[in-house]
This record gives sequence, C-alpha cells and structure tokens, in this order.
Amino acid sequence: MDENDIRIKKLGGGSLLIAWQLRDKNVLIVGGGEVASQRIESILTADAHITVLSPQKGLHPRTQRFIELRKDRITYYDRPYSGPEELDSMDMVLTALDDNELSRSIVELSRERRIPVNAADIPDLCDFYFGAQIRDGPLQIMISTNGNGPRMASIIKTRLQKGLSGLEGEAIIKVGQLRNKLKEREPGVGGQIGRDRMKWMSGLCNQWEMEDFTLLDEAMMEKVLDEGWEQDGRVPKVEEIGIRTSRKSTSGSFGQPSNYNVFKRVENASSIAIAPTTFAFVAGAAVASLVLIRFLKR
Ligand SMILES: C[C@@]1(CC(=O)O)C2=NC(=C\c3[nH]c(c(CCC(=O)O)c3CC(=O)O)Cc3[nH]c(c(CC(=O)O)c3CCC(=O)O)/C=C3\N/C(=C\2)[C@@H](CCC(=O)O)[C@]3(C)CC(=O)O)/[C@H]1CCC(=O)O
Ligand SMILES: NC(=O)c1ccc[n+]([C@@H]2O[C@H](COP(=O)([O-])OP(=O)(O)OC[C@H]3O[C@@H](n4cnc5c(N)ncnc54)[C@H](O)[C@@H]3O)[C@@H](O)[C@H]2O)c1
Repeated sequence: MDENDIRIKKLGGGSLLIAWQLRDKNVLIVGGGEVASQRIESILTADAHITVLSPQKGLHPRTQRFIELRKDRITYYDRPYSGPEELDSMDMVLTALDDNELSRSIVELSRERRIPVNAADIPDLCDFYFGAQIRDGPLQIMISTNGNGPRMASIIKTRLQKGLSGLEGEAIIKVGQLRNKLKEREPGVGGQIGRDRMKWMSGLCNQWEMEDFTLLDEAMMEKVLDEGWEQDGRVPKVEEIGIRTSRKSTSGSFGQPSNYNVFKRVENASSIAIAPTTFAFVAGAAVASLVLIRFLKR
C-alpha cells in the first residue's frame, strides 16, 4: 500500500464543500435576529428568493434594512411561524431562533420533506453548515471548522484575506471572458477539443501573473487567441499582447519561458496533475477550504 492508498483508506470525517447554485430557488428563514441577517446576506449573494418569518419586534436592524431594500428578493411576514404548510415549495430551510424546541421541530418537518435544513442553534441536526467567507467577484473562499470552532474560522479568514492581492476577482472575471471566447472559436464538448482547451487555459493561467489578466481588454483577448491558441497552443508573452504590467520579468510565475508550447509540454503530463488547476478556473469560482478536524489537533 503506497501513501495515496493509505490516504484513500483514511478519507472521511469532513463535509462536502460545494458551491451550491441557488439562483431563483425558494429559501425560508425562520427568525429575524442577527444570525438571520447574516443568513439573508449569504442567500442574497446566491440570487435566491427569501421568505422571512418573524414578529417585527424581534427584527435586528440589519434584517429590517435588508427587508426594506430588497423587496425584489425578500418576502417578509410579520408573524410567528405557523406550522408545516410554511415549508411548502421551499428548496432550503434555515432557522435562526431563540427557541430550540421550535427549531428542532422545523428541522424534523424539513427532513420528512427532504428539504435541506440548517438550524443555527443545533449543529448536530444541520444538513450543512455555513462558513466564514471571503468574496471577491467570482472568487469565493469558504473557511469551515466543521462545527468545531466558528470563531476560529473567522480569525483564519482575516489571516487569509491579508494573503490575497485584491486582484484575484478581476483576474478571474477576465479568465472567464477569455474562456468563453475560446469556446466560441472552438466549440464542442469533451473529447480532444476539450482536453486541448483545458491544457491551453491551464498553461496560460500558470504562466501569467494575476495582474496580467486584469489588464486584458476585448481586443487583447482576441490577440491572445490569435497569437497563442491559433499558433499550436503556445502561451504568448504579455508584451506581445500589448499589456503593460508593473512587473519587471515576464518569465512566468514558475520561471518557464513564456513562449513555450503548452500542448507539447503537457502531452505526457498526468491528467491528475492538470485537473486541479483547471477546475479552479473552469468553475469561474474558487472554493478553498480548511476543515480543522479535532483529531488532527491531537
Ligand atoms: C463561520 C460562521 C458563518 C456564519 O454563521 O455565517 C459560523 N458561525 C460564525 C460565528 C460565530 N458563531 C458563534 C460565535 C461565538 C464564538 C464561538 O462559539 O466560537 C461566533 C463568532 C463570532 O460571532 O465572531 C456561536 C455559535 N455558532 C454555532 C452555535 C451553535 C452551537 O455550536 O451549538 C453557536 C453558539 C454556541 C454557544 O451557545 O456557545 C454554530 C455554527 N456556526 C457556524 C458558522 C456553523 C459551524 C461553522 C464552523 O465550525 O466553521 C454552525 C455549526 C452552524 C451554522 O450556523 O451553520 C460565523 C463567522 C463568520 C465570519 O466571521 O465570517
Ligand atoms: N450559527 C451561528 O453562527 C450562531 C451564532 C450566534 C448564535 N447562534 C444561535 O442562533 C440563534 C439565533 O441567534 P440570534 O442572535 O439571531 O437571536 P435573536 O434572539 O436575535 O433572534 C431570534 C429571532 O427569532 C425570532 N422568533 C422567535 N420566535 C419565533 C417564532 N415562533 N416564529 C418566528 N420567529 C421567531 C425573533 O423574532 C428573533 O427575530 C440562537 O439560538 C443562538 O444560540 C448561532
């Protein structure tokens, strides 16, 4: 058994980290306090429709503000939760209540209906947890301690934020636009064309700096495709494209000559090695995670 086999044998004990697509889905939030206000912010970011149930007197000022400003997305009922019919047509249920028994009963009813549910006060019954978030446009980083220490997640978030340049979101937007242009030029799903596109995009992302991508405009993107993709998949130097960066050297992030041919270079590379970098950008969003499992600390 090699190291990887041992790793596979040990897999488990964490949770699935995914970027859940909630656009236009219906989310019920029972409660309107501070925790509910944080939930509203997270769910608005995902373009869902939100129903908030809470007596007016229990609303946190932030919840109140969200309700006033986002009538397009939030339906608010000034009353307590009334029973199981509130769950009809919901795709997700969140409780943020100071009433543990009610929370528990809503979780049970949601589970019977197979609706994913999170109860802010009962981690053991949650189908999923929220996490600390870093967002910059399409870049989405979630820090989760898997229920062990939410405050630790918040502290780690602050540390990670300091390590980012602030250019990542804009760079990813440009990469997304370039990928779309490439797919327009070379349509088709899967097979050799898919592999070639992935190799080229990965090579470009590996060799260019974040800043280089942020400086791309429409015309430059066409030039990258003309001078790169169309020329046997080489990675063009930023100077060829007319990008004026603040960096001194253009030898690429990993010191490779920046006119090397990606297709030739990666021909023998394992697809496992290519996949991680590819998918980080294929999604147009990056979800990084730190699952700090208690036994690791021992
Ligand atoms: C990350 C974050 C995201 C968010 O809420 O959006 C989040 N909690 C945050 C803050 C926070 N929450 C609490 C404190 C006080 C200090 C402390 O206890 O550490 C602080 C710190 C603060 O306010 O700074 C108290 C607390 N939290 C939970 C309970 C119930 C319990 O444990 O029984 C109690 C009451 C415990 C008690 O009564 O003692 C439960 C959960 N909180 C989670 C997420 C899920 C696990 C995530 C994970 O482990 O990574 C989970 C399981 C369920 C869920 O809510 O999904 C957000 C930081 C966002 C940011 O800063 O960016
Ligand atoms: N997950 C977390 O990160 C986290 C953090 C802090 C606290 N908590 C837990 O989350 C819960 C909510 O915290 P909070 O600070 O928002 O509390 P809060 O007291 O500010 O809010 C409670 C809300 O529940 C509403 N409510 C009460 N009974 C209701 C009913 N029958 N129907 C509809 N709404 C009702 C109130 O109007 C109020 O808006 C608490 O149980 C707390 O222990 C979780």
